[in-house]
Amino acid sequence: MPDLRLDTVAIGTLADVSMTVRAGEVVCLSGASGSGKSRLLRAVADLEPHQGRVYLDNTEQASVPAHDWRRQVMMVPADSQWWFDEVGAHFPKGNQEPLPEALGFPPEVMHWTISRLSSGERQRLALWRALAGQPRVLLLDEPTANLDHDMSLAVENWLLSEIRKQEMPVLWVAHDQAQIQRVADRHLHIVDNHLEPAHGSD
Ligand SMILES: Nc1ncnc2c1ncn2[C@@H]1O[C@H](COP(=O)(O)OP(=O)(O)OP(=O)(O)O)[C@@H](O)[C@H]1O
Repeated sequence: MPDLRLDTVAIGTLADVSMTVRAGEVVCLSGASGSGKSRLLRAVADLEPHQGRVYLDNTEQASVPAHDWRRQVMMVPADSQWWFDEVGAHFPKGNQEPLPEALGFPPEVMHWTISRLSSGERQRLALWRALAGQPRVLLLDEPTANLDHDMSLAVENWLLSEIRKQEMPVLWVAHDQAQIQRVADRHLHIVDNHLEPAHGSD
């Protein structure tokens, strides 16, 4: 059961970020637009140079090749990237996992072209692709931003059940207070250049 630990991480204007996210725990991050939420996730995923240290259990990020680290510490950005023409080509070969019902796709979605996908379809498939890679940590950047209310609830529930089942530590960037209340075990808010426990959070 891995723990994710940040030790005095600093990136951009954000300084001194230290925390432990336990296995199966969801820590929500909020803050004004441009306050550095996405960059912090990128630092934890080793996608941007930063100060301080990040550990997965006792393994330090700096001691692992970046591509190995990113496979284990999986960031799902708000705007997902796709490289091939078809959806299925982005999934691990021989992927046996059934398509989660909560995502609302027919089985033939694997043959759909990327160009036809709506932004909400892209977002849901990016989440499914991330989980299909069996990461040990999830970093979610506004994972339901392009979804309507009912689909957001369905995707949240599916994510939470996977997070509990796989016991992944999770950093989840969110703006919607109602969503934060539903999913967060802890809620941290960016104030000036620091992360602080949000008012009303336990
Ligand atoms: N590589 C970079 N070099 C310098 N500044 C950057 C870099 N990437 C992002 N920034 C700046 O850092 C700030 C924080 O960006 P970030 O994307 O983390 O914001 P955010 O809190 O996620 O905002 P939003 O809620 O709008 O998505 C922004 O002012 C952005 O322009």
